[in-house]
Parts: sequence; structure tokens; C-alpha cells
Amino acid sequence: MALRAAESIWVGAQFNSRPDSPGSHARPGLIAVGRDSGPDRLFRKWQCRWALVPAQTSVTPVDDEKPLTPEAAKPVGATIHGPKEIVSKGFHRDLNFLPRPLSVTDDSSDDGTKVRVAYQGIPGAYSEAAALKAYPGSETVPCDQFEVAFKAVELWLVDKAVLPIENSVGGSIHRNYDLLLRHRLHIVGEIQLEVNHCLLALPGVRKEELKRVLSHPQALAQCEMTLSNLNITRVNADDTAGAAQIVAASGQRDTGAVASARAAEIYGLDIVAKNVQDDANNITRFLILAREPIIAGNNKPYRTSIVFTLEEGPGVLFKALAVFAMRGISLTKIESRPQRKRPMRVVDGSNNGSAKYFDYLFYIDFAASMAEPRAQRALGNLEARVLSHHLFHLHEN
Ligand SMILES: O=C(O)C(=O)C[C@]1(C(=O)O)C=C[C@@H](O)C=C1
Repeated sequence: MALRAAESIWVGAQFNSRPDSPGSHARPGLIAVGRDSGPDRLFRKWQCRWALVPAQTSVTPVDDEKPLTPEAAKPVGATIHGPKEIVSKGFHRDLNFLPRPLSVTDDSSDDGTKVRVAYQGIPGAYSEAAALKAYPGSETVPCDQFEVAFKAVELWLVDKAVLPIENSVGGSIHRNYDLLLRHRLHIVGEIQLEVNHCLLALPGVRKEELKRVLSHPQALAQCEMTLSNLNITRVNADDTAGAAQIVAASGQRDTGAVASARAAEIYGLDIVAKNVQDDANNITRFLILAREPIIAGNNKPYRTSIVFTLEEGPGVLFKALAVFAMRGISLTKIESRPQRKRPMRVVDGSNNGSAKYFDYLFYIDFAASMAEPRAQRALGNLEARVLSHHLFHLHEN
């Protein structure tokens, strides 16, 4: 049976607004009013859950959600794709036993009772390790792109997705911030993973022989100094384990990969150097995404994430953030991203032609549960100060 993405996703939607959608009539105090029909239905559903938003508020589903077509499902922006099937050349193990990366055209589902967890990459990727740390004993499902992992949850092919959002050295993984807005998933937890990179090469190769090294761009960035010192050319790959797989399949002795020790084991490579990251404390935060939100309590520490947009003007961000400070709520993260559909705003045409600025989305994590009255009051207050906002999720700290 083929899954029809657009339909199945709408039915399951709890709440999802796209504040920057074209055709929206957003104004201060409103979440987002879109051009599509059905806001009341969705709002009522959402209101039952959280009962936080004033009655005049209505919400609309994501405006740019397109039905899933094979075209739409094609991976975008990939640099190097690992081979789907490896022809064993004798110097590494037979890899055909490994699970084939999930693509969004797959419509198979599993009857098993194990939790199925999607991650981006192939076996041996750090994301797989994070998925197993979050759900020991789960069935991990490799996906060739972040977006495929989002869609796999939406289409009920898996139960959860575990995706990187921030690294202590490389910073935020912006692609996943953007995807969070475009998909209807809830963040239900987070997991942190210590990332210890190894330099891998074909058996018997010494690190001095390496002329180029493949890896995920984040991993290459985390090893910037070490690789510069070794004078090695860096080449982007989809994920660290994919890089190891390519090196193993290529048979090229002058090409290495930055990846995990587990990737070396899986793909039959030697570890020529350990801990090649520049910072010994190299930690990546991964988000756990699900179709349904968790219902927050106030019995343990929770974190809540929201995204909002602001009117232009002095102190608007200061005033928006003050709603948390005034209630003693700590902010644990703030991230700003240009709005993709409305990136520029002409601010002043009086001097030297026109000055243009970006319009921003602000993503905030704060340390409180929505079950706490102070958090409810803060959000109520925030709503009066922002152009539009969207409560992403509640998750355990
Ligand atoms: O390529 C992998 O192994 C991944 O899991 C991806 C990823 C990332 O996107 O940041 C995850 C953790 C490490 O920081 C490096 C790469």
C-alpha cells in the first residue's frame, strides 16, 4: 500500500504553524493565520491539549507542505553519496548485510515490537550511536538525509527520529532547525553524545600517506587543526560512516575518513589516529522527535522550545526575552535564523538608497515545563510582544 503523505499527515497534526508563510495575516498577538482552510479544527485540537492560547488565536497547517512525490523525495544538496551496495574487494568485509538506507518512497512497515528509530547516515554513524543511547535495544533505521528521517516518523515508518541539533565545537546544525519548522513533529527528549573521531584508512596505510580525507562537514570542522597540520585535503560526505564506507570501497590508499571506531570495525578499516578532534570535549546534542508530544508535568526538570518572529524596533528582542527573566526562567539556548520566505526587509530608504535587513526567526529553549504557571504566564505575555510564535515541544531535561 502506498502512503499518501499529505493526507495522513494532516489527520495526525496537533499544531503546526508556519509564521512566515506567504499570504498569512500575522500581526502582534496572533500565532499565524494562513490562507488555507481548517484553522479552527486544528486550533480546537491544539487548544484541548495545551489550553494556553487566547481565544482569538487561530493556527494553520504548514503552507508549503507538498504531497510526497518521488521528485519531492529526492535527496537535496548532498555532496558525496555512499554506494548503496558495496562490491567487496577483499580488503574489507562484505557490507551487503547492512540495512539499506531508508528512502521516503519505502512504504514497508515493521510488525515487530521493538521501537524503530530513524537516524541520518548509515551504521557506524554517530547518529546511530545516539539513537541507541536514547533507545537501547531499539531497531535503528538509517536514512540518507535528515528530511527522510522526519518523513519516516510522519509516515509511521518509524516511531522516533534522533537528529543532531548542536555540537560543542561546530555549533548549530541549521538544517535541522529549518526542518523542525517545516514538519509536524514534536521534540520529546534530547540526548548528548561524546564524539571521539578517529582517522581511518585502508589496512596497512600510515597516516603520512594520506592526501585526502572524507567526512561529514561537521566532523571535518571538529578536526580542523589536526587535518591542517597533516596537510590533508578535506572532502565532504553525507555522514562519517558513509565516508568510511566509500574509503573501504574505493581501495585508494591515499584516502582516509574521519569517523568512529565502530565505523572502522564495520567497514574493515584501520584506525591510524584516535581522538583527532581539536577539542577533547566534543559533544553533540541530538533531539528526539516523535509524532505526539509528551505531556509535561512539573515533577522533574523540563525544557520547552519555541520559535517566534518580531516586529522591527528598538528593544523588541530585549522585551520578548524579559518575559522569561521576570519570572526567573532560564534560557538555555537562543538561535536566530533568517526567514527563508521573507529574508529581507527594506528598513530605511532615506540614506544612500535603501538599507536592507534580514527578518529573523528566533528559536528559544527555556528551562521550565508548560505545566508550570510561570511558564504559561511567560508565553501568554510573550504572545503580546511578538509577531507570531509556535510552541515546538516540551521535553524532559
Ligand atoms: O556523520 C555522522 O556520523 C553523524 O551522525 C552526523 C554528525 C553531525 O551532523 O553533526 C553527528 C555528530 C558529529 O558531530 C558529526 C556528524
